[in-house]
Amino acid sequence: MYLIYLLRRDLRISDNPIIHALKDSTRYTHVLPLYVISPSQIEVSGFLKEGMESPYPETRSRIGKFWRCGPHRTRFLAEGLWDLKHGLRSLGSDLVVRVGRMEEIIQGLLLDKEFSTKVGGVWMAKDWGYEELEEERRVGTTVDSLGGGGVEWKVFNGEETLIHEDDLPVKPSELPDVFTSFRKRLEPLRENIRLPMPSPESFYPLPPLIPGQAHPFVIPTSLEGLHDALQKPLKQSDLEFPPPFPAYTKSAHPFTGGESYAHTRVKHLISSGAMAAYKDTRNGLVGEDFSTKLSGYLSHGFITARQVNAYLVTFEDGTAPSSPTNGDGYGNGENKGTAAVRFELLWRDYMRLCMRKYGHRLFSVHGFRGPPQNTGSRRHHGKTSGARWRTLFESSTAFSRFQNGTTGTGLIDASMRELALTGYTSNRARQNCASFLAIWLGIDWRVGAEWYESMLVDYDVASNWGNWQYVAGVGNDPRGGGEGRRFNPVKQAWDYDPRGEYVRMWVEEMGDVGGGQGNLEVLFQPSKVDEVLARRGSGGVEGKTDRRVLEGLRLIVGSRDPLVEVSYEKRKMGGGKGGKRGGTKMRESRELTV
Ligand SMILES: Cc1cc2nc3c(=O)[nH]c(=O)nc-3n(C[C@H](O)[C@H](O)[C@H](O)COP(=O)(O)OP(=O)(O)OC[C@H]3O[C@@H](n4cnc5c(N)ncnc54)[C@H](O)[C@@H]3O)c2cc1C
Repeated sequence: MYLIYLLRRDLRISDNPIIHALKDSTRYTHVLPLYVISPSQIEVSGFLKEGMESPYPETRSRIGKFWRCGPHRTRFLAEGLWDLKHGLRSLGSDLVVRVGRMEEIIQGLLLDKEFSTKVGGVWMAKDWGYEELEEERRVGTTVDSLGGGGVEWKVFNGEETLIHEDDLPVKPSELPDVFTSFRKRLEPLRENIRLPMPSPESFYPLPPLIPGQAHPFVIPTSLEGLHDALQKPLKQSDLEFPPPFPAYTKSAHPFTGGESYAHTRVKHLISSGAMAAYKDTRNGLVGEDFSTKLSGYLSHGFITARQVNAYLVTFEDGTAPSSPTNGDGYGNGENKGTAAVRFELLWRDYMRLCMRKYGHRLFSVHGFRGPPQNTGSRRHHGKTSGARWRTLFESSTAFSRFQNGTTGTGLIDASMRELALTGYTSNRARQNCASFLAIWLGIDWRVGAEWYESMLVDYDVASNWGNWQYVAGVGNDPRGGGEGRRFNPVKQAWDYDPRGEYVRMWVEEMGDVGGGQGNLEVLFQPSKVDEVLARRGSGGVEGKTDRRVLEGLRLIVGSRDPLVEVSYEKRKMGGGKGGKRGGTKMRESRELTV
């Protein structure tokens, strides 16, 4: 008897609850691991046979009409599917890929005369996203109506959270609205995390005859073919002015998708000492190792949070199969780096639980907090009365400049270009960009969330929309409401990019701007160029070169016409280093020009 296993965001062999459950099953002789590329989330017109038209509308977002799954994530996904194919082949199986809505694919299989008589079950893992629950419901209905009671329809707990559902201190519906209250009930966190499931040594063979892909689509037979089919429609870019990839700039996320690469990445983080140093480096902006870069692997289910935790435990206990190259902290128990990684993974769980608690309110402009109450206040955002965001229609120029990275605020432009060019940008940069769009520009935060959904390699429905809500002041943030999180992007640049390296890397036209206080002021806010030049006078030989570079910047749109003027005064106070330590003094003002 055959089992159809529908894979979703559980694209791995190890620590996989369905593969694990099959170990003890006597019901099935063959298993069909099936991944469906669904036109609800991924554009599929690149799979059409020559000259055919797609029966589906283009897969675009609701408000901004962006491609829902952009070029970076499709690449990472294609690589991951191929890696899984190899993994399954090594166990005597394979991965079969189909294009169409999941229920249509199941319908096709259950209506196939020969194949359907042998199908005894359809299994899949739970995914708590609103659309994913709808998809599950439709597949379930199809199985029930066509399977005639003889087909076992099972939905498994995906087991991809750090904390097992049965170990949660509260039911998801009673989740506290403050993360800290939730976290405290799970301490000591290290003790509350289960071990991953053992990896299988063998697996079931594929059914001998599998019905092919339905007309009008064709499934490529190589990774390159799959990649090309996914990328083809996306060549029509959503960006008005796609930024160039600056020469000499390296992506902070050059990683390949897939289960085996996920494990290689974690082993590298442990062995190099990056995991142990994480707490001190996690707010970085440049390079591969300042943070784990595991988000893409986790969001596709190439690895689970519990597997990451198991690696941390072997490091802490000194029981890793090979000792780390950088052995700092090895065998010395939990350290602040490994504890901080667990802490962030718990945030991930929390975002998922918020999604379960609030359902489709994840996508509501009013967020989890609900529509504004009439408090008499005229404040603009969040929970207060008269709340109104500028729509995309009202702010299309400003939004386009945000998207293209030409706002005239260095940190924001660097991050938005990095995102468009690589599919990744750091948590620090994401917070600043979300705050810039939602709080400084007052634009409907959902358009920003949709753009991130399109571009991010690590897009995760709960983490993306939940974090956007949080920063916009409509989510589960005790400091939210009204103003949300107003980050000063110039102060943040001084604090987290103190030599201007990050801005120079991604904003190519500023790549030659030198160091020194005045130059940094211009890097972080190009509209300062005249003020800095006037202050400086003609200067010596070095000054002249500098001056020419700065004068050239007068032409760029960000310096002529910044979207926001942030006034920020940096002055020395008793040798402090800056920012939080009291070495800088900050004044902000807000002025919208678009
Ligand atoms: C506006 C905005 C949008 C975001 N969208 C996403 C998204 O679509 N997908 C996504 O995985 N993360 C998202 N995040 C959270 C966070 O920015 C990324 O998880 C992190 O930057 C990924 O890099 P990393 O793997 O190196 O993280 P690390 O700093 O190494 O953290 C380790 C892991 O913890 C989890 N994590 C860390 N921070 C958060 C957080 N704030 N919320 C939830 N989980 C977290 C991630 O799984 C991450 O891989 C978003 C944050 C903001 C502010």
